[in-house]
Amino acid sequence: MPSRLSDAFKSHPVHIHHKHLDFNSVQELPDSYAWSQVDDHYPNCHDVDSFGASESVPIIDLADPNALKLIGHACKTWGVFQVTKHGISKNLLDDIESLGRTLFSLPVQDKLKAARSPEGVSGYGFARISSFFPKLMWSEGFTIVGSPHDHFRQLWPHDHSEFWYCLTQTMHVGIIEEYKKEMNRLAGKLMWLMLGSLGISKSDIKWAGPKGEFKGATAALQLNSYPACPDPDRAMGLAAHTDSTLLTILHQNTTSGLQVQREGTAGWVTVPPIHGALVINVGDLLHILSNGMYPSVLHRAVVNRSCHRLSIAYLYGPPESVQISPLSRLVSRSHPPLYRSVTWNEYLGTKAKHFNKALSSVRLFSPVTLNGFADVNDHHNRVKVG
Ligand SMILES: C=C1C[C@]23C[C@H]1CC[C@H]2[C@@]12CCC[C@@](C)(C(=O)O1)[C@H]2[C@@H]3C(=O)O
Ligand SMILES: O=C(O)CCC(=O)C(=O)O
Ligand SMILES: [Fe+2]
Repeated sequence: MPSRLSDAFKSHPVHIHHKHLDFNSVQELPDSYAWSQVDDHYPNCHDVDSFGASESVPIIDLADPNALKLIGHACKTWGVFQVTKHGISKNLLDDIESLGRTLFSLPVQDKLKAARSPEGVSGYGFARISSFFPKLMWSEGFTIVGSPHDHFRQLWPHDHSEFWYCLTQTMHVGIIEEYKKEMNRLAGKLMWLMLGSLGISKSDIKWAGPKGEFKGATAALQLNSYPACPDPDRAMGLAAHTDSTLLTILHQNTTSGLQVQREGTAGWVTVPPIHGALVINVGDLLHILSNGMYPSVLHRAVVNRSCHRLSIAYLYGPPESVQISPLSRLVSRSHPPLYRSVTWNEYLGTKAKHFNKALSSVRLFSPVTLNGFADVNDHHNRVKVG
């Protein structure tokens, strides 16, 4: 088994044989980008928003004395929430957003110099999950694992004076490093709030370290760009998926597009951009750790006709060698462990092979054989009706 995140896909390379489009020069949606209902893995889902959603994704102030309880409830019922007062400075959020903007506005041929290789994790390209769909997504992404130095050297080669070259490189790398550092801190804090509301304390998770700082946690930074689209109703920004993470921290610009599905329902609910707020997703590994108590949220990104949308996802996972399995405190005779143990790398490999069946492929009991004990989410396998 590969042990480094950057090697996670070595055994499951993704070959996407499509030309990269210059989104800005297209007047009409090419057929290869036109989705019909059957191209989606969740074809029967309707748009709840258009029927007037009665409920929306919880917004939680981290400074609220009730934050722990509110987070627990949001994780159980939605698997997603927005946070405010999270301690990430407005400047840093602005900086990472404008870095993303600068990067995506480069000419396609330049961006392709930093193209992700079929077996690699880092670099520019289509979302990895593209290979599971017959149609292409109206988006481009840049994945950064480890230092962005080499990619940036490819993107911004020495064509200016040495001074400017060094200055911009250092600035970009500095912003990414700072963003990752701050996100790592916030992710650790959120882990304890999310797990704390299940009665889990620092002594329950050995790999969190003596101070519970989750030292050695690994993460990927994913910059997503969704250009304005000439035919948004037939296009798909990022197809429905769950993240293969413990948790994901998402910063979206002012253009909406993120939609989630609430546990046990079949409709899409828009997560409205709130200035300065961050979206927190429960990922598949936290679903496993919580022994099925927290659903990993099914989500997708849609596009629109007039606005360019940007999102920056911090995909947070455990240290590479750690085996993730249901926490023993959440396991009992009446609640047997629902999943076998997996490392993050192993799970990413499983996801690369099975996509939305990955979670059920590491499951020990099916909800049917486990009489009287229902798992909170099996949308990974569920056939939707209505
Ligand atoms: C650490 C991760 C998590 C990855 C793979 C790898 C790097 C990029 C992440 C994403 C980001 C975009 C959606 C997704 C579904 C995709 O295609 O690439 C994610 C995937 C996952 O959560 O499974
Ligand atoms: O752009 C978005 O809102 C969603 C991005 C996302 O789901 C991801 O990067 O995993
Ligand atoms: Fe995602």
